[in-house]
Amino acid sequence: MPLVEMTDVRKTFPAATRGGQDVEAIRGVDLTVEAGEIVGVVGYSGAGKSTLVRLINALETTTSGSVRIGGREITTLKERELREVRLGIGMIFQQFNLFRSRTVWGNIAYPLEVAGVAKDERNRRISDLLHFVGLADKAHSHVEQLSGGQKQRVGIARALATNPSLLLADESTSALDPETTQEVLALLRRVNRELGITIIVITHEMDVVRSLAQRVVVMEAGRIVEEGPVLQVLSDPQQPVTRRFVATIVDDEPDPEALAALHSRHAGTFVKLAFRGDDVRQSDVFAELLRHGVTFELVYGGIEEVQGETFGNLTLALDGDPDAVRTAVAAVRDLVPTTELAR
Ligand SMILES: Nc1ncnc2c1ncn2[C@@H]1O[C@H](COP(=O)(O)OP(=O)(O)OP(=O)(O)O)[C@@H](O)[C@H]1O
Repeated sequence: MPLVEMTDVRKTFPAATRGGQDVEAIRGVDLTVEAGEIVGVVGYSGAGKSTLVRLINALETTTSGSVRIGGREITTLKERELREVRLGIGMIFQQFNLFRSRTVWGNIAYPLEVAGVAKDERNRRISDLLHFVGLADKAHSHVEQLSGGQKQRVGIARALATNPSLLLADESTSALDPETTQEVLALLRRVNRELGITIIVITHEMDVVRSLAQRVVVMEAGRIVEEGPVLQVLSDPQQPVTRRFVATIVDDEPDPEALAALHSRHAGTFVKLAFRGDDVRQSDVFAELLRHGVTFELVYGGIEEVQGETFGNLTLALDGDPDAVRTAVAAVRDLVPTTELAR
């Protein structure tokens, strides 16, 4: 049974002014999230991402459609029953939303107090959580004394306090610098791996999706326009909006201006090689070129890791006898997707 199952969900906000237009924030979304997954939801501002998560934890009511959490339809529940459902869902925010008047300990204690957890049990739980997020030495610090990354770790500990099975992260790293972002993402990976918690991460940063999610859902104007395993969507994005997101993290090929500049510095044929996964080793590809007496320079692109697999595009300037280059390119084409870049 999926942990989250949304079927033809719509959410319309009434117009702010009389005679104004209603806002169709969500226009018929079907989304299934299996237990244990990390799903990234990307989209530009206004795509409906925040509304989507607020429908999952019932902070907003649906206009129509079905939302099931752990098999339970939540759109028809009473407020008291909804509180129960929400206990199973943790949430973290871009601006952390911590209580400034409380210490780190006090912030994590809050949801446990609300849930009526007895003091001994509460103290044990807080202490475990502080160790898990690496803030045991900050228990009695005030929130203002913490760095952004530390604040988000408190946010994560607080979200985990009631042992949720689902964590919703809404732009949880957007206020952090790149290094701190990586720390928080590493912690979220541990939350998923070690605690088995399902994570839905809302973001406008494709890089967050690349390094955290297994599956990505792309939203535009209130709809899901594309979804699939991260490696697949990065390799072969179908929609223009997805291509724009992918282009922010994957160097595809030099744009015409850069290509012209490169051609003025390098003679010979330019080819773009697409490395996808670990089936083909770069060294085998390069060996093939050398075997034909073709030398090369790497002029553009890069390789990174997605889901533990090699991923990236490399543009090479090939140099050698034209016949040899032609044969070598044909041989390389058998190993990896290869595109010749015209002058
Ligand atoms: N409470 C509300 N009342 C009226 N309109 C709303 C409300 N909440 C969201 N909207 C509108 O719904 C649309 C989707 O907003 P939403 O915040 O879900 O998008 P988003 O993708 O999360 O964007 P952002 O990253 O900017 O938050 C927008 O047009 C927004 O103005």
